[in-house]
Amino acid sequence: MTTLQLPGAPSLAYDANNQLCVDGVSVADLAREHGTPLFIYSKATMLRALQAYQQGFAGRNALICFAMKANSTLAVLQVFAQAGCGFDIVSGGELERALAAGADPARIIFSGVGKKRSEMRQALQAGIGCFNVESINELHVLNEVAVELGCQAPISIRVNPNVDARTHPYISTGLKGNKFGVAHEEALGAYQLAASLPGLQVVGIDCHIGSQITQPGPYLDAMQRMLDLVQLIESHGIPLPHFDFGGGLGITYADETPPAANDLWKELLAEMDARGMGDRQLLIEPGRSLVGNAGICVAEVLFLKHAEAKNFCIVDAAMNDLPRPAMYEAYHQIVPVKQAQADAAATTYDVVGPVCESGDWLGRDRALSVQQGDLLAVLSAGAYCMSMSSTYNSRGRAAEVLIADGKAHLVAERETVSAIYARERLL
Ligand SMILES: Cc1ncc(COP(=O)(O)O)c(C=O)c1O
Ligand SMILES: N[C@@H](CCCC[NH3+])C(=O)O
Repeated sequence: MTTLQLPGAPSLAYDANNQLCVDGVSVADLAREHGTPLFIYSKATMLRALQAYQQGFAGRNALICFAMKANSTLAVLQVFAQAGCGFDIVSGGELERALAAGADPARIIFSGVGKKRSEMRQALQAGIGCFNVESINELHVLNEVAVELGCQAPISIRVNPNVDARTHPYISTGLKGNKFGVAHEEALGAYQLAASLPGLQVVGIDCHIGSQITQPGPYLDAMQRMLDLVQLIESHGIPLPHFDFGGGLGITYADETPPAANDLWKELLAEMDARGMGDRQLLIEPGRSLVGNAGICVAEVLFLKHAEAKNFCIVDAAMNDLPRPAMYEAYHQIVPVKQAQADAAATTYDVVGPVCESGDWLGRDRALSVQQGDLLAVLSAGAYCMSMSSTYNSRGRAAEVLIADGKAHLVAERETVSAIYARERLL
């Protein structure tokens, strides 16, 4: 086996026959058995990513709530539930999914700027651990819903610390212009209101500044601003038992070098300790960093097309399966499932899907030595790929396989076209 110097290693490796394997299972064999496009996830890689956080929190009172929007496939949720994680949810649908996967409701936190009354009711009845409230008006509505149900809603307020996460503008959430959270300057007033409402019980404070953050700096800035606020709010007689510091840690797609979770938290916890707040209960909401490098998407090369201005490698996965390049011009490495000979001639291709959009591309200007019928693997496809997939062009969603302890499990069947239109009615 040759371990790749690629995201997803050491689970991803080429065997003696130059065939790509995930935790020792041949990708080509899985593609033959289940067809393409096919997502393949490694449980070992997920647990390794989780362990980095667990090491960082050794001896601390901390709860890791997987931000399930990153990957909400039931079996993936089950892996994290069985490992003791809680979940960060953003809808009633995610709540249902988390519970179906075996989540402990007391370890569920509910974020999001637009919770409906029905979703608040559903979450209160399920007994979730905390609502991360994102506006003053949401405080009032949640209070009403809880009073109607004769209970108190455990809440923390998501504060927008106005810190630049230095990431893609579409996935930055902690700046003044973003729709998320309550402004730092309004936080004290919001907490005073919350503490006065009979249907609410203040249990903590929350912030989340963005996603795919690759440097510690923005986290340290946010931490300092948030700890100042904790002191201010508590000095007004409102205790904040837990401190939820969001998610957002980035992964390697190309050459990014984000800090390891344990290294990052060493710095952040040192800051908390220095301020005398190191023993407060900590919650975090990581998504991408737990699953991003644990998944690949396998596609078959349908056609090679040599046009005047560009060469196109047309594959059977598309923007509906893996929307990140179309949405954010995101980069994902693309490698052949059968490794080419070192001296094989390569051609530069745009790797594109069959969807009728010019934005339907998975990779641009990639040097590949491929033929029609070959398989390619799109790497770092464990986060925000399947969970953001759609059925555009009436393309059924891809099948998903999870490798656990060297064995492949089909954890989601390929979606049939009849299932796509099953909820529709003719006139
Ligand atoms: C409130 C909240 N928590 C957690 C996350 C997870 O972020 P990431 O996947 O970058 O760790 C997000 C997404 O940005 C979010 O909006
Ligand atoms: N969907 C984004 C991340 C969004 C984070 C959620 N607030 C991505 O693929 O990078």
